[in-house]
Amino acid sequence: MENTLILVVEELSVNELKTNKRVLDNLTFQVERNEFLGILAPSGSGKTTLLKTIMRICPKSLHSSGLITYFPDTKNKIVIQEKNNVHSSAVLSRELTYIPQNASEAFDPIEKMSVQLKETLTENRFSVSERTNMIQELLESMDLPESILNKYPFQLSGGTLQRCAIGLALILKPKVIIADEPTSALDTINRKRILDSFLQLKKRNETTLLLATHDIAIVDYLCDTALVLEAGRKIEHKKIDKMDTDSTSYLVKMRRIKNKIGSTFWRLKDGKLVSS
Ligand SMILES: Nc1ncnc2c1ncn2[C@@H]1O[C@H](COP(=O)(O)OP(=O)(O)OP(=O)(O)O)[C@@H](O)[C@H]1O
Repeated sequence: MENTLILVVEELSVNELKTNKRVLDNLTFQVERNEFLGILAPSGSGKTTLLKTIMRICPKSLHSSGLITYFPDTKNKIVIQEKNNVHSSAVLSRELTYIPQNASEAFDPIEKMSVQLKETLTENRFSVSERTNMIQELLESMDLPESILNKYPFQLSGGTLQRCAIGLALILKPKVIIADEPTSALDTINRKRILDSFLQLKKRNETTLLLATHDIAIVDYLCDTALVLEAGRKIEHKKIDKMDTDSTSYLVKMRRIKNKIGSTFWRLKDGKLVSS
């Protein structure tokens, strides 16, 4: 039988070291090869912490426990966390690409964009001619002018940097893209461009995507499955079905709020989902 699992997370908990506040609470879920998973949660519910933990870039002020395994059923299996131990692995860096919520985190402030893009492509072992073509492809696909290459990150807007980070992730064609609210800094046109680029990627069926957002519309547009979190706990994990009428489903309730008042922000109040 073909191996289809790409990531297994078991009993993952994360606590703030100082206060012992629980940020992620005993999360267990799996992601299949080429699955697009939307991680839906209100602000402050642990989306970024979850993505950073599975990228092994969890801040030192947090302590994680549980099991995180990539490619579990293959000879390339990589256990990045076992109980309380975090393992490092250079191999994994080439398989995963992280798009942070704040794109300035993705770039070195004191290097010009051209240098940084080339460096990343060199680290990923692309030849000189491949690098030139890939940078051209990045600019075209994100509709960015060539002049950005001569600029430092601080000279570019948040939206432009976000498009650079996403464009770079897309041309690297990693096995897994982990994206934290990738379109939140973008205007409507660029948001649509990015979502459509992800859709193109999905059609090629070569990439797995974990995408954190609070917007059910983005998840409905792109994803196969949704994992809903509230205060670090899993409250729903199911396949996307826009025709679903199950009134107990949080996804159904989110769609209703979105259709009624257009709000993408939500929270739980007395166990009920309300807009915020
Ligand atoms: N570096 C850190 N040090 C200590 N606690 C942290 C740190 N980062 C996050 N936390 C804790 O984790 C909680 C969840 O934060 P996180 O950024 O993961 O949520 P989020 O769902 O991504 O929020 P948002 O949608 O606003 O980005 C915070 O309220 C905070 O208590």
